[in-house]
Amino acid sequence: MVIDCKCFRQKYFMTPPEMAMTNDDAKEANEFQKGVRHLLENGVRKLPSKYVLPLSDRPSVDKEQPTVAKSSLKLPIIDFAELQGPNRSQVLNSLSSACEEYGFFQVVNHGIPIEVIRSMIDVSARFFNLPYEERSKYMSSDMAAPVRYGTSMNQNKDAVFCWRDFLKLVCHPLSDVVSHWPSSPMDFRESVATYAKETKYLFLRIMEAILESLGLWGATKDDRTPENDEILKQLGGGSQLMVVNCFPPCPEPDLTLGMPPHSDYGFLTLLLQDDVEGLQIQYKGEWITVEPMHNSFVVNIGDHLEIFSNGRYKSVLHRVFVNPAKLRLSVALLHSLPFGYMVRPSPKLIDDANPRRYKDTDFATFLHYISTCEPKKKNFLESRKFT
Ligand SMILES: O=C(O)CCC(=O)C(=O)O
Ligand SMILES: [Fe+2]
Repeated sequence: MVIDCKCFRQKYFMTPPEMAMTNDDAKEANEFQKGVRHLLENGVRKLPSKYVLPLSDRPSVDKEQPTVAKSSLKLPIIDFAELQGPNRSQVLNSLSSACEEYGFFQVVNHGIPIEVIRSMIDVSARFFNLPYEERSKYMSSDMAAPVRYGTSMNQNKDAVFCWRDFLKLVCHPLSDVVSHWPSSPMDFRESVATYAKETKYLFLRIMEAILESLGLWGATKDDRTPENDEILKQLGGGSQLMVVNCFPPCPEPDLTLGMPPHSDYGFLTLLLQDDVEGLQIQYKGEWITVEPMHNSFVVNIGDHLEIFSNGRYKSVLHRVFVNPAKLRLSVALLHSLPFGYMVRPSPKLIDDANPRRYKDTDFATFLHYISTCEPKKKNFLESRKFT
């Protein structure tokens, strides 16, 4: 659709624009569906009303240094190489405290070659630099599509949009899905598939450590119950969804967010962020910025692991703020059990002192909920709790 940019801008890009949208405007409003990069490519220089959050939901910023969040945090660091060595039990203690207190930690010495990581970021940047016509080939409203390009969180439902474009790629089973992924840039499929395989391996090793820290799994065969062997096996063949996030520079970052507060649905998310800050986690009732750390992964507990651990490990709310100058890229890999599997607290973590806190949760219902509702913070997880 060709739009009259000047007219479009006049209607939607006043600051702060309080204008209500009329039916006549609906056609032009479809432009928002094309994403944030598209708006910028069409010369938009002010924040459209569609992206302006109510006052109470805006990122609070330090008045002295606008757009820089107040407090920042170095997450607990888990040295993956050390986890494999003689100090494993000490690292497991740190891991357990991090999962209980923050629901987040940072993994260093992870063993994934730096070239694999660089290629992932580089090929993502080149994908988002492709002309809109090329990117938009992958737009789809089918939540189960192996590839989906889109914007905001749920562009069919969100009343206020967030300042984010994304590419979602189903990564399991790799051999079935790769041929559906973008064929441009030319090296896209190869770089992403290598990255997905390496990350899956790391995820499984971290999951073993997490199960061990919960007293459910051990270094020798004798310490492993068939139930937990089975969980690891299922996670090995389970879902892996890649979300490549692109947060372009934003003309008025104090009025909007790149991603609103949410928790991730799976067991663990392995997040790669470039060197631009943006991630904030909720800690003791405040939003704290996670400082990017070179060559590391941010790992967070998802809703399914909170349920599986019967509430011992926390799936914590996080959000993304944007900035006026720099484009930010992040790659989140969400891992869980196979679709159709029931998620429930491990029986070993239920006793008189720790009664069962969550109902059985069917994965399909879970995904249906997140695909049909506006992000409502942790309501779904709350609804799975026994009161
Ligand atoms: O970009 C980030 O730092 C966070 C991304 C995220 O939370 C997600 O994709 O679920
Ligand atoms: Fe997330």
